[in-house]
Amino acid sequence: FIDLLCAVPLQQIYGCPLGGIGGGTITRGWRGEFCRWQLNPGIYHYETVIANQFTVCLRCKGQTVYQQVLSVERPSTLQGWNWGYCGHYAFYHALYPRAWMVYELPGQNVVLTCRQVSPVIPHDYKDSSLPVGVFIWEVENGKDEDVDVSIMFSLQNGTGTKEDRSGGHWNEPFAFEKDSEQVAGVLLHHCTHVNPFTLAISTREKAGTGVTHLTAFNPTGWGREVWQDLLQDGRLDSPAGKSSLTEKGEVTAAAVCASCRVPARGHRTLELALAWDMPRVYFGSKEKLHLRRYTRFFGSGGDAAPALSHHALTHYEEWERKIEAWQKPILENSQLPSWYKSALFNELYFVTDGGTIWVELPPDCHAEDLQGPAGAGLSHLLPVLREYGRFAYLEGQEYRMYNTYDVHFYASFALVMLWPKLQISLQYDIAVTVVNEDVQPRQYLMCGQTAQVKLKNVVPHDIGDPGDEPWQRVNAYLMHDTADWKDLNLKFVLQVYRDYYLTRDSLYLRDMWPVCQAVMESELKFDMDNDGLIENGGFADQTYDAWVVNGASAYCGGLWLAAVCVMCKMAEVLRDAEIQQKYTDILSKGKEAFERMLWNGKYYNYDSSGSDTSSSIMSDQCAGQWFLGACGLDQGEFEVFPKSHVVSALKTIFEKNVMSFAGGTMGAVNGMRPDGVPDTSSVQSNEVWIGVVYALAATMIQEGLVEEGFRTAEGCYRTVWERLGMAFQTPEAYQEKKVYCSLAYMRPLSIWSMQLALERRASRAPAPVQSPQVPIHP
Ligand SMILES: C[C@H](CCC(=O)O)[C@H]1CC[C@H]2[C@@H]3CC[C@@H]4C[C@H](O[C@@H]5O[C@H](CO)[C@@H](O)[C@H](O)[C@H]5O)CC[C@]4(C)[C@H]3CC[C@]12C
Repeated sequence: FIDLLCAVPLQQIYGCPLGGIGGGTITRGWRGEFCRWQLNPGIYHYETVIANQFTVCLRCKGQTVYQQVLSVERPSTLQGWNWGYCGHYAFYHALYPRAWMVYELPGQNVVLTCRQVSPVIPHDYKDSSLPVGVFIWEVENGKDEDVDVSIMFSLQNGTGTKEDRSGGHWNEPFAFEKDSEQVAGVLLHHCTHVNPFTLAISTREKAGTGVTHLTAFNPTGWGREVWQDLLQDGRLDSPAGKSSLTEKGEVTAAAVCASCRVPARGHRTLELALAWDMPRVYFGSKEKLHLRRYTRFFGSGGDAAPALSHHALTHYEEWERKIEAWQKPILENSQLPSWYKSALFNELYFVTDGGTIWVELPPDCHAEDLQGPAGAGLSHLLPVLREYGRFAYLEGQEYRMYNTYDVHFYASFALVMLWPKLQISLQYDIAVTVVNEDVQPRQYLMCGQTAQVKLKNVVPHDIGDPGDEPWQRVNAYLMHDTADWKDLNLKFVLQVYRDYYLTRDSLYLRDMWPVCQAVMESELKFDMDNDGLIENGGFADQTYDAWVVNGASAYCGGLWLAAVCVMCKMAEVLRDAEIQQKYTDILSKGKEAFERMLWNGKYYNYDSSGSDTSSSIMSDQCAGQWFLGACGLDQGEFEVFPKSHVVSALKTIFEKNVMSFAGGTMGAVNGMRPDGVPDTSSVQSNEVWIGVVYALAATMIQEGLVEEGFRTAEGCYRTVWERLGMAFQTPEAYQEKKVYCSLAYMRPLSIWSMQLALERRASRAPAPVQSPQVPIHP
C-alpha cells in the first residue's frame, strides 16, 4: 500500500481533473494532455495517452486554411498529424472544478477557448457523482470573413496501459435523443475481464452544428487517414456500424467532430463531452461486487454512456450556474487574496481525484451485515448509507489506504462544509468498525511485535486498501499497532461534535454517543497516573508516525482535553448528567495537569519527557483549540486553554516555525527548537505538512491573528503551486530543500477550515458600510 522504494516520480504537468465524485477520474495536464488515470477505484496510473487530443480545422470559402492538433507535443506516433502547437499562443487557467484553455491560433485571427467543466457541486448528491466532463469550445472569429470551424476530439480505447492491447475491444457510433435534445458520438467498449468500461465521446447536435465521427482508427500508426479525412472538408467520414474487435496486441481509437460556421467578427459555441461508464467494480481482492453511486440514476447494465453524455451536455449550464453561485461570493470578496481563492477551490481536486469511490449499499444489506455480531445499535446506519451511499478516498495517491482517519480529521472540513452527508456516512462507517474487531495476528513493522489487526472499541487507522477489500478488512496500515495510537479515538469524538454543530443532525449525534463513550473509555487507559491527562507511549503513537513522543504532550494532550470538553457538551445536549459530571471532573483535573506539565510561559512544550527536544515548538500544538474554535467551544464556560496562552503559543509559532524558517516563505516547519533551528530529531519534525499549516492558519484566524494566518498559509500555496510545480498533486510534506513526501495527499483539504474560520468571523463582525464581506456559510 506504500511503495517505499519506488516513489511516483514528480512530473510538473498536472491540471484540473475530469469527473464527479467517486466514479473515477481522468486528469488533464495544463498542456491539455490526458495524463493521470483512476478508473479502477483507488488505483492510479500515470500515462499520457497521445491519441487523446483536440484538433482544430479552419476553412474559409470552402478551403482548409489551418489544421492543427492543439498540443505542443511532437510524438513518435500519429506523425501524419500536424503537432507542435506553439505554447506561446496558449494559456491555461484552473479553478476547480473548471478549467480554461485559450488558444490564440497564430496567424488566424481566431481565438478558441475551451472551458472544461466537471459536475462537482456542493450539497448535490446526484450529478456530483457522475463520471463525465464537458468541453465547451467558444470560437471567436476576428476575421472579416466567415470561417467554418471544426473541433475533432480523438480518444484511444483504454487508459494507456497494456490492457489496451489485450484484444476484444470495439467501438460503435451512437446517437441519443431525449426531451428533443440529441447527442451523438462514439462509444469505445473496453472489454477487460475485471471492471470493464465504456468510454463515450460526443457532441450536442443543434441547429448550425454538424456532427461527424470516425468509428475506429489505429492510434499507433501514422494516422494519415484521419488527418486527410478532416483536412478534406472539415468533417469525418462517419461510417455506420460497429468496428471489429481488436486483435491481441492491437490498439484502437475513435474520433468525433463538431463543426459550425462562425460569421465574420462573430462568435459560436461547440459542446463536446467525455463520459465513462464503469458501473460495477471489484477491488483488488475481487471478493465483492460494488455498484457505483451513479448507477442509482443511470443503471448498472454498462449501457449508460449515451445517457450520461446526454445528461452532461444538457445539464452543464445548470452545473455552471450552481458552481458560480457557490464560488462567486468568495471570488468577489476583494478582502481575500487571489492565491487563497485558488488554493481554496483548487485543493478540492482531491475530493474526486483522491482515488475516490462512492458506492451504493447493496439492496439486500441488513444492519447486522454491517455491524457484525457486536451490533452497534446505530439506528440510522442503514437509512443513511441507503440514501447517501458509502464514500471513501485515499490518504494519498501514493498512500493507498482509504479514509485514513488521523489525516481525515484535517481534511474532513471540506466534506462537512460541502457534502455533509458524505461526512456523516463516512462517520457511520467508522462507528461500525469501532465496535468490531479483527483478531488476525500480524507483525507490526516499526516495533516488530505481533498483535491483532483491529481491537474492539478503538477507531481504526483506515478502512482498508483498494488493492484488497476495503470496509471488509480495515487497518491496511501496519507500520504501528494503531490500537495504541493516542489521537484516533479523540479525532472521532471531536468530529462527531463538530459535525453535529455544523449540521444540527441530532439523530447522528444520538447514534454516535455510545460509540464516543466506548472510545473515550479505551482512551482513558492512556491516563496512567490518573491526573486527567493522557500520556504518550514513548513511540510515534499519533499522526506524526515517525516523530516519537513521550509522556504528556501538547498535541495529544491538547486533543484529549478538547475531546473531554466536547464529551461534556454532548452530554449536556443529550441530558446525560452522569457522563457530563464524569467528564467535567476529568476536564478540570486535566486542564490543571496540562498547564502545569507543558506550559513554559510562551508556548506548550512538545512533551513532558524532559528529553533534548521536549521543549521543541510544535506547529500543531493548538490542534485541540483549532477544533474547539470550529465548534464554537472556545470561550466562556467551555474555555479549555487560556486565551492568553493560545495567542502566545500562536505568536511563538509564527515567529519561530514560520518566520525563522526559509525566510517565512514556506509555511511552518512541524518542529522548531527555541533557538530558531528546525528540530531534526526525526524526519517529520523537520518537515512542513501543508495540511497542518492550513489548519494552523485557520487557528490563527479564529484567534484574531488574521494577517499571520494568511502569511503562514500563503507560504505553502506559493511553494507548492507556484515554485515546485506541484499543482493538483499537493504533497503531504516538504523540507526546506530537496525533499518532499507523498504526492497528491488528503490533508491539504484542511484549507476549508480557514474558510470556516473566516465565515465565522464575518458572521460576528458588524456589517461593513461598503466593502463586501466574507460570505456566511449556509
Ligand atoms: C523506518 C524509518 C525509520 C524509523 C526509525 O528509525 O525510527 C521511518 C522514518 C520515516 C518513516 C516514513 C515517514 C513517511 C511515511 C509515513 C507513512 O504513514 C502515513 O503517513 C502519515 C504521516 O505522513 C500518517 O499521518 C498516516 O497515518 C500514515 O498512514 C508510512 C510510510 C512512511 C514512508 C514512513 C516509513 C518508515 C520511515 C521510513
